Amino acid sequence: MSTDPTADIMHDRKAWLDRAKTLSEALPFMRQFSDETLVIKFGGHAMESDDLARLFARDVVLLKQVGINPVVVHGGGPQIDAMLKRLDITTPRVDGLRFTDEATVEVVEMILAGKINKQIVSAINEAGGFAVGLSGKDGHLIRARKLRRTVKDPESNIERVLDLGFVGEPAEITPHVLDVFRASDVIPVVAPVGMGPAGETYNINADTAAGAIAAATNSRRLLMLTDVAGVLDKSGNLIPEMTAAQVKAYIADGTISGGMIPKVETCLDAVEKGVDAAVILDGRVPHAILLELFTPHGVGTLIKAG
Ligand SMILES: Nc1ncnc2c1ncn2[C@@H]1O[C@H](COP(=O)(O)OP(=O)(O)O)[C@@H](O)[C@H]1O
Ligand SMILES: CC(=O)N[C@@H](CCC(=O)OP(=O)(O)O)C(=O)O
Repeated sequence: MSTDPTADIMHDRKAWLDRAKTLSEALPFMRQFSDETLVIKFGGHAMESDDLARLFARDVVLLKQVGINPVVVHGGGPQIDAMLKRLDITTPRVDGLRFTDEATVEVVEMILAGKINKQIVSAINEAGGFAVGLSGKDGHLIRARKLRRTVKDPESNIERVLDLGFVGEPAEITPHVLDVFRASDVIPVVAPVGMGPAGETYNINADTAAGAIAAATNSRRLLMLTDVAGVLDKSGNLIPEMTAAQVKAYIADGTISGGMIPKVETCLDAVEKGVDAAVILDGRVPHAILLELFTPHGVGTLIKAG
């Protein structure tokens, strides 16, 4: 506070004017996405800070408030890791996917569809929204099947099918329940667990689930919030944009590895199936979603078809 009240008033006035200008500048972006579905994947790493989870929830409520239709699909890998450790269950990962036996799938469902899903629903509701949590089992949203993944032995060059237990992939998405919410003020929050043909539970990578839902709902954008600035090159610099060919080359030469592999593969698949663009962005940055959607400055790595 200065000792000059007139100077204080002028300073406040300028600050408010700047704020009004920012809002006004966001209008064309808001109009661009008005009535459109946006699938937002909220990764387990990105939600580790309570403050960031609160800001995320606020941003999602804002999207709904301005006439956009956000669908949240969440992960929870680190939170599943923590619970498995407490229970003394060890599960290896292959290319970012967790080997999931019968005991593990039970824990996965409890953490994803129970603990994490309700945490996000509560955060959105506390921010003034009207969130409803569901898993892929609800309303047949995700009918799953066992994931078939082949790997090539680098020495013999022989391909073999990898058995990851109860790791599934979406076989069919029935977006009916999301269509019902679309016409209302409800914000759906989806846990990536699906049901197989015999009623078995499948653990689905959250990126894969988000991509499949984005494609099935004709989502304009797929936003993947994670714990890195985006896809980084070998020197650690952000790659602002990638084509399909570049993605494949980066996986082949090891630039992209681990959990980033299902992420970029999902983005490619989604844009090939009609999603306009997929963006991998830093969920640790406050208001990452608003920056990405409502300003001319994209903040992560954009993946487009072609
Ligand atoms: N080229 C790359 N650029 C950025 N991150 C990468 C890259 N290759 C591998 N990664 C790893 O992928 C991780 C993101 O995937 P993951 O841990 O599954 O995130 P989330 O929990 O958000 O789904 C990063 O934290 C990083 O360790
Ligand atoms: C098959 C598989 O790996 N499923 C994941 C599901 C959660 C997830 O994907 O969480 P993040 O988005 O936080 O990584 C898992 O068990 O960790």
